[in-house]
Amino acid sequence: SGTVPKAMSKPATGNFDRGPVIPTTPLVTFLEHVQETALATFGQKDFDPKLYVDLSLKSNLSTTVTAFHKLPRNATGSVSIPDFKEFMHEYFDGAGNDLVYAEPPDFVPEPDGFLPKVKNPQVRAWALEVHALWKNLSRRVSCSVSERPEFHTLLPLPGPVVIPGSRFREVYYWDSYWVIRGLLASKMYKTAKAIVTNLIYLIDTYGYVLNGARAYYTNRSQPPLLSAMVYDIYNRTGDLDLVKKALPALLKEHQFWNSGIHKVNVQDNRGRNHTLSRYYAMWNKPRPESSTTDKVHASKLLNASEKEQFYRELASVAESGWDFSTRWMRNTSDFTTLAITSILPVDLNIFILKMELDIVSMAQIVGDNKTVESFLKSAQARKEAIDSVFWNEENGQWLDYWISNGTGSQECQRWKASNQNNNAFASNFVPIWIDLFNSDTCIVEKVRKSFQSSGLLGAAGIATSLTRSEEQWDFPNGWAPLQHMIVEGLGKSGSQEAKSMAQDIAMRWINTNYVAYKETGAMHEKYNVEKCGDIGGGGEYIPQTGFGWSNGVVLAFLEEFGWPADLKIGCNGVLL
Ligand SMILES: OC[C@H]1O[C@H](O[C@H]2O[C@H](CO)[C@@H](O)[C@H](O)[C@H]2O)[C@H](O)[C@@H](O)[C@@H]1O
Repeated sequence: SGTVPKAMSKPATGNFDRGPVIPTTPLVTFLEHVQETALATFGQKDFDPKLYVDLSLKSNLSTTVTAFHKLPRNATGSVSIPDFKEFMHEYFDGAGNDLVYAEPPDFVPEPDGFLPKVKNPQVRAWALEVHALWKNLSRRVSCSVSERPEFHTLLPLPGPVVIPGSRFREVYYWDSYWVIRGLLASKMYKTAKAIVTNLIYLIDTYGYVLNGARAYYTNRSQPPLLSAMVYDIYNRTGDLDLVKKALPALLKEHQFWNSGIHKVNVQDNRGRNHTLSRYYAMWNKPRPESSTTDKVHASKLLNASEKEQFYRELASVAESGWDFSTRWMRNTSDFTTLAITSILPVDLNIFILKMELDIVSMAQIVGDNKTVESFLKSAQARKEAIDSVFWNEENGQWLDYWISNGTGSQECQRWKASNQNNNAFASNFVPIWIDLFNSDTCIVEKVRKSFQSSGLLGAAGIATSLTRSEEQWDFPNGWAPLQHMIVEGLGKSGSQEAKSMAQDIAMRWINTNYVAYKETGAMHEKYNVEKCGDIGGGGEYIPQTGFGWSNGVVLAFLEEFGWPADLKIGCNGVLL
């Protein structure tokens, strides 16, 4: 099980309160039953459980439930395929029908000033094709959703949205940051602002940004990057009104991540107390979008309280965006040992530190000195906490920190070096993304060397981890957001070596995206970094195309690094 500290590797026991639960809607619960019957009826081949919880009703719920119960079944719970198909057709509208295609108001086939540094005609032509994908991914919530919300699991949103693509038919929180980075390169400022307006609406309605805009995602958030979205849009457009509108929502979001179950206290070896944050979903049942799968995993556990805790870990891992990875397992070969609620993650705390610093900058812009003062203090405290709890001088990396099983937000853990997770993950390098770290030349040099020898850099980009686990947030998969944060951080630093490394990684990533696009006709959700042009795999659903954040990162890289006229694109062009 890697280097997971022994003291931390006890299974979940005890009967303590494991935290709040946000109830879901009766429609979601019913659709989980439909999902189960669909699996029994159609079998495992090509089965995607999410499809069933994305359906909307044609008649009211009680009529549909009655018809469902009248379906003749055999002993295994299956229905005859024709009967089930007829029932589905009569009572449900297709998944995604309630999110209708919407032409983005600010899309033009070739925007003025588009990617000025891209000189190679072949690369330019491809970049324009990627830019045109925004049209395929643009949607608005159909009026039927606000007219009869109880017929839908899709949540109403005030503005148009950009979806990741394929099975991800709704807006996602952290994906939106890289979608926005791409939209900024595409000069689609209106579309970018509409996404932010929707996320602010979610904070106003629920108190935090949901994982995604679906009724089954209300029990958790996702990596908090709203402040980064707002600040980047402001820096391009100077839109002061957006900052004014976003600030109160960001203060609320900051509170969400710094209170209750998300908050953990750690005392360092000099006796100083620090507060850091963790992922912690408000849910202890199977995730409705993967209910049939979650139940199979949980069947290996013996008692109800173990199962409940396992379900909470599954949903909390989904909150991290890294669903799933050995990063969160006590025993890397046993999926049921997921224990993210016992981990303080480096990247989450970096996102919150960035949120605090962005709030300071934005409060300065609007002249709110009280907020400036208080958030400067919060940022300083979190920076000290990050230095004390995560930084590992010997490794030149920031390492996730294991806390004791079942830690409440009032307790204070004593820091122990042996509780740092020494395994290499791309997230160990995410701090370099923020200016506070990438402006420190000593840190950059240490981190650059450490990254170079980490084994994470493959022919086609940065691997998520070094463990080949069949989980999608592990080796050999590379994900656009991780490439982007590390490349942008290295690129912003004052070190020439770090800048060259950033450019080299960006080129590997662009080449692999390009070749895969030419071979498959699509942009992919994840790629295999071992081999240029290969797409990623593993995980609980088949690889998806579209794809919001991959498009965004390619456009952002091309905007930053450009592409010389005489440089070939393709796998042979990779500098190894
Ligand atoms: O359906 C399973 C899970 O799917 C989502 O996670 C993955 O896709 C998201 C959208 O691109 C992405 O944000 C996340 O990082 C991916 O791992 C969803 O977010 C999960 O909650 C869901 O259980």
